[in-house]
Amino acid sequence: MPNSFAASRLLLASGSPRRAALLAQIAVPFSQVTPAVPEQRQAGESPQDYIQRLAHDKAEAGLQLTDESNAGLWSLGADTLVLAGDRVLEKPRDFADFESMMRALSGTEHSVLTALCLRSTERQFSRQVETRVRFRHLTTTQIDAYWRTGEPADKAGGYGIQGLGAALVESISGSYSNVVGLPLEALVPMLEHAAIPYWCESYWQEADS
Ligand SMILES: Cc1cn([C@H]2C[C@H](O)[C@@H](COP(=O)(O)OP(=O)(O)OP(=O)(O)O)O2)c(=O)[nH]c1=O
Repeated sequence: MPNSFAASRLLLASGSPRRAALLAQIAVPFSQVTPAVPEQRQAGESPQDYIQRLAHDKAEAGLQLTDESNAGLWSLGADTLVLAGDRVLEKPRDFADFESMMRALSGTEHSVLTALCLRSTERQFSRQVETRVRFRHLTTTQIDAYWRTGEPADKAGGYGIQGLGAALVESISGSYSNVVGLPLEALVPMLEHAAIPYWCESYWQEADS
């Protein structure tokens, strides 16, 4: 079978070790940079528009940061937030902020939204994914103890479903990897459009023959 396929290269524009682990899980070769993009919602900006803007700005900042040639290079930015009713929950600033998040999430269902932006100097693919998560009723003892583990500090909504936070969850509807920060079900078709390899490289070799 002739194989003239030339793979694109991927830059993960994120400091998140969880996003790196999810890319590694499906054997995507990538390098990683951590762009400094200020996370501040503008007046009147919807949560959906906000995270899409941040995903775009992270991807764009990734392209600016690299000193590699940009030919064939794609940059991936992502942003995750938790939406409890119309209340936006990002990373907790301190214990009081975390505690009020846990009280808002306790015994109810919320949304986890992740926006993706895969960008080259010439093209861009964007997607957004929503997962519904229902929390158990949380006691004050559980909330205090979970904070002391240190896990909530760098997580949107103040919890990590992939860690100790799994014990807070009653049910989940939709993509699990979306909650962790990188929805693989949405990402894989984007990788295919951009000819970025993952374990199934034969996909393009067949398309190319
Ligand atoms: C709800 C939830 C969020 N999170 C994480 C995903 C994101 O990494 C983080 C939300 O913050 P983000 O600002 O989306 O990402 P980040 O600051 O970790 O990384 P970067 O901006 O450099 O890309 O919360 C979990 O790991 N598990 C969970 O269950």
